[in-house]
Amino acid sequence: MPAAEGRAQTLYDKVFQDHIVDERLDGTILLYIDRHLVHEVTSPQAFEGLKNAGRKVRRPDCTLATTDHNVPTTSRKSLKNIETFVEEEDSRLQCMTLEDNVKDFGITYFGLGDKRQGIVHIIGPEQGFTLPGTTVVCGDSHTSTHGAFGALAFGIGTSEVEHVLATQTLITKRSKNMRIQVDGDLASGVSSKDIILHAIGKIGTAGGTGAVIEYCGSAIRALSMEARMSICNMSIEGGARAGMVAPDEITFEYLKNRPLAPKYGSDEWDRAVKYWKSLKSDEGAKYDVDVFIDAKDIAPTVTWGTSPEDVVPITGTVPDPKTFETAEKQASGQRMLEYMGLTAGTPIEDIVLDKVFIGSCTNARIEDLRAAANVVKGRKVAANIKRAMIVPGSGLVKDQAEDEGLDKIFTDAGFEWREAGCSMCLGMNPDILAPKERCASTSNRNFEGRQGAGGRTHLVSPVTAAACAIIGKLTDVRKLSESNSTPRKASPKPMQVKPHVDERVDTDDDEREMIADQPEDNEPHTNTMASHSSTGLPKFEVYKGLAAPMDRANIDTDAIIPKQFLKTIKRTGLGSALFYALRFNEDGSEKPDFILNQEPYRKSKILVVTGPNFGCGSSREHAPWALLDFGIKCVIAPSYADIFFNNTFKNGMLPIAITNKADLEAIAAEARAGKEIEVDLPNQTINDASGKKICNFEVEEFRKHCLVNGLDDIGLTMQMDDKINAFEKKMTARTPWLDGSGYLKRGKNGKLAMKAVPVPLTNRGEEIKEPLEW
Ligand SMILES: CC(C)[C@H](C(=O)O)[C@@H](O)C(=O)O
Ligand code: SF4
Repeated sequence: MPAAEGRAQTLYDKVFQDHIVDERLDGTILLYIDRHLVHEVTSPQAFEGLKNAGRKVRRPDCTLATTDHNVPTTSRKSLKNIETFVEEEDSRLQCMTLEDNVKDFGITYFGLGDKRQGIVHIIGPEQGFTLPGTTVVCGDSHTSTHGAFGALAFGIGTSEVEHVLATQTLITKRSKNMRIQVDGDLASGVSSKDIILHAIGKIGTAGGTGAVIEYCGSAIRALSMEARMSICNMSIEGGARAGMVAPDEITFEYLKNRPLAPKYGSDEWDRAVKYWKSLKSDEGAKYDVDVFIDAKDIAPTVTWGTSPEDVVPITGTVPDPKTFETAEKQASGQRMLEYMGLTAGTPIEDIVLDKVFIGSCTNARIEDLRAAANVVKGRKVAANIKRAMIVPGSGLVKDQAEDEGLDKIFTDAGFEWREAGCSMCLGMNPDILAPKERCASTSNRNFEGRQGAGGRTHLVSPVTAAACAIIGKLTDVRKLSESNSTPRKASPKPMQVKPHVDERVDTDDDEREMIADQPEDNEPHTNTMASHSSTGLPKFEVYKGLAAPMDRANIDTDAIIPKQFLKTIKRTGLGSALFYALRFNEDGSEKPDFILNQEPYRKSKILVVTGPNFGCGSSREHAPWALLDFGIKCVIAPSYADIFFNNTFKNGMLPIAITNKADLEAIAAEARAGKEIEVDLPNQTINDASGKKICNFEVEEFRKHCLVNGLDDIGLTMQMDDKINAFEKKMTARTPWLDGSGYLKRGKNGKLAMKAVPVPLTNRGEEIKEPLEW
């Protein structure tokens, strides 16, 4: 009997338990992954790793790829192929590399010529690829979005992407259970985005660290699936890797007739619904952290600073950092005000904007656009707004909006109507803010430089963004007519996704190509231990070097390495981009005040950070790669964001958490004095330059074992092939609808590029009968 049975379980416990392939005594778990979404930014190095090791993708039928971050959002009318369409060389290379990889590895791919293309976290749910009770991963921190379905969905780094591609599993540990209960009715003008901004303001950006958040309560239950997705999406901004909502009738209604969901009305659908109904926390289940929010306390909410926790009600004023609790918070608050160009005490509604962005995986679904259009209807964008953009989350959202005439409402008002992609959420494509430009944005991160170097972001809901565009300032949407800002309850009309027919692309049935490398239960997989060793990384034992002190909290991975450097397809060469905006001026000259620009710290091998939550935000493994390339193999800080923490180990690096203030101060004092520090991993001590112990440190047994012996996780997992096979067999019997039954890929202009690909066999080796169900 599994350990967790017999006691009241949470939703998270149940889904987690159902996916354990293997559990070690120290709590290290091999977790099976049902769904893997792939995009162009975090996958090239993973595919390269597979190629170098001669490994295959274990479950192409459970893997879905698209391009979203780098793609232009300009009209695709002239689109021939990605090579001629994407102008920036590095973006183009990343997109083309993904196209090569999906062909080489036989993965279903929605390219720019396909209306199903869009932001990964929009297209997964839209297609029914995301299902209740599944484990879903993607090399992207906002994978938490999919938890709205009662899936355990979380972001991973590129090394883990490679691990999942090769083994369909991940090495992980149990998380804590956290519950955010929101009860009551939302006031007019308040949407699910305001709920999550309010909640993050309450718990802080590290509030959910190490935990999976379950959102519950009457206010959550009343929300549509799309509104729930916006909430789960920003779990990562609250420090949690995942957020979940128990599936209910609203969930099932949303999933009916989705192309990749079990066929509605079939026995399989009924079986699936029966299982999905069991996915709720048991009466009396225990949570490690409990947060209660009264819906009536939530106003339309907006951020004022450069961290998503810096929220105020729209009716409020810019806070005065002098009133903040600690000296560190006062200093960072002051820095934020300077960066944001704000003065304490200014009424929020007096803040004048330059741009408005409605888009991103948080708020670019059809209901978001409908709500924004409702506010905009019959009005005009204010004269001072240089640019107001609507970027639908997927080609299908765009089509639906056009069918409903929303595009016309927006363009008549003066908005730009764009094609699907991540766009100005992080500006890896040409959609960016100029320095000092101020933007009301429906995205999820307001970090320094997030939407463009020097750009200033205020996070808001879609209706607030719409109102801001009309007034030209941060605005209380409730002032723009009550009727236009009424909150939406669970949508009675979720967007319908029909079987795919793409008019922009010729299809030729003869050009359909079968994926030949579907794993079958009884066949040995290619990725077996016989062909691979489990050694691969340099060993980490005793490590000594200069340590650079940094007195900052919440250093996010956008700050460690900004987006413009994510366009590489290699793991190396990123050292010169480390802390780019902190280290260099706009003209490329060094900022002399920054620690790594000073002697002797230019040669630092260790980073000592005195503020908590190092590495928060994006899952980019480029952050540890940049540190490593600079020469820093060890970070010492009070606490870390989960994904960053994980990513460092995968690269043979050691992140050490020192929670004792006196110990951390003693280490920082050595660093400030320009002295070397010694990190002894086998003995788990931090010593001064003479070898005298400063303090001990904790490290998980399995991670230590891997570091000290230079072991490569993938090789180790492949040695468990029998267990993975047995697990898959069990899952196929229990949840047969999770075995990918078929995808239809289209060739561009009839070319063989991305061909129709019915997956020929289920994981059980059964033949799929034509015609395909969707
Ligand atoms: C590129 C990717 C690693 C990143 C993430 O993980 O979040 C991006 O989507 C972001 O929003 O910064
Ligand atoms: S947060 Fe922004 S950049 Fe990241 S996946 Fe979502 S839309 Fe794309």
